[in-house]
Amino acid sequence: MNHTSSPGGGRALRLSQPAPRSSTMRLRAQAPWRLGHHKGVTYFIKLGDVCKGAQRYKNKVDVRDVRIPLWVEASRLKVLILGGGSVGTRRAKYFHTAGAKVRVIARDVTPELKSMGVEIKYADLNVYEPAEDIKWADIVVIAVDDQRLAEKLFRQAEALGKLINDATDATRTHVVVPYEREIAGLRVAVTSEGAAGTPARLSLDIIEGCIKESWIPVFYSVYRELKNEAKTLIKNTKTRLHFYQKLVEDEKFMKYVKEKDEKAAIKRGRELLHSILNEEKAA
Ligand SMILES: C[C@@]1(CC(=O)O)C2=NC(=C\c3[nH]c(c(CCC(=O)O)c3CC(=O)O)Cc3[nH]c(c(CC(=O)O)c3CCC(=O)O)/C=C3\N/C(=C\2)[C@@H](CCC(=O)O)[C@]3(C)CC(=O)O)/[C@H]1CCC(=O)O
Ligand SMILES: NC(=O)c1ccc[n+]([C@@H]2O[C@H](COP(=O)([O-])OP(=O)(O)OC[C@H]3O[C@@H](n4cnc5c(N)ncnc54)[C@H](O)[C@@H]3O)[C@@H](O)[C@H]2O)c1
Repeated sequence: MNHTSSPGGGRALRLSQPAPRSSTMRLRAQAPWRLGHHKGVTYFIKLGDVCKGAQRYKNKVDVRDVRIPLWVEASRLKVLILGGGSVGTRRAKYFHTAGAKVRVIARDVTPELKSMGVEIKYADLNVYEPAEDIKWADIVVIAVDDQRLAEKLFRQAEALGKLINDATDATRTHVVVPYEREIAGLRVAVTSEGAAGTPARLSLDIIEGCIKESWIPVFYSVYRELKNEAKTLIKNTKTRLHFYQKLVEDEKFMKYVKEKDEKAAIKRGRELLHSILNEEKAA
């Protein structure tokens, strides 16, 4: 195994350097939705499709691929947090705000955690037996400031088959909470899996600048509009998929998108939509 990362605090630190200019971008018409790595940073959206430079890392495979990004509805989760200090408090806030059921076990908790409205059990984990609490949970967060205790809790939760977010040891953690941000309608999450957290966090500024200056926001807006129209007008799912494929393969359409000419792109998209509808009628 390798390195770790910690959960998406999402502090909005600004870089002093300006966002990359569009001249530094390579515009390509491939689906950007892939997992990628660039110099030790894992991207949930493949930056290589938008920015020059990340390109050569395109096919690199890494042992960190054993951890995969998933978008999970937090309200389905029961989260047990062991430790209620600064890390325990951040995790409690993160999961509780997203609608998860949160239970904390700690000797002491911060005033912020106390006032959050989550379940708290005050106990010494060197004495109290947390097996039943661990069984209750989907995810166990280890956030105690005692290495030996953390190790013991990790082994116990792992033996009970739980997913563990171990804030004390990034190399063994099962679940990483990434740095995350919404950019032009896209949710972007980045992690170094513990190797270099601050570069991972600051990279979001670069990614944001890159996406915002590119044609992705126009593509997003036009595509969303055309997708809505296709859903109303084309009843057959396969035909709709054919339409989406046609859009991205259409040179004229993609040229308008890349020129950020939203009106012309929509018009061209509708032409393609109607040609498919006519083909469907004729068949
Ligand atoms: C986002 C944030 C969320 C949060 O924690 O809530 C986060 N760390 C934050 C703060 C923070 N982290 C650390 C300090 C102490 C001071 C310092 O060292 O600077 C502080 C400051 C503080 O506590 O105030 C040190 C540290 N971090 C980890 C270890 C264990 C290890 O490395 O083994 C150690 C001990 C290292 C050692 O002992 O040397 C591990 C993780 N930390 C991650 C995220 C994940 C990887 C992210 C990535 O790499 O992409 C991962 C894997 C946890 C996971 O998610 O599984 C939060 C945002 C802060 C911000 O905005 O910058
Ligand atoms: N992942 C990260 O981002 C990150 C950041 C900072 C620190 N860390 C790691 O996480 C650990 C916790 O950091 P912190 O800043 O939250 O520490 P902290 O001192 O603020 O909190 C520690 C918590 O553990 C509880 N605890 C300790 N021993 C206990 C016991 N025997 N029984 C019950 N509860 C007990 C304390 O009551 C307290 O609530 C650190 O030791 C460090 O290894 C991780």
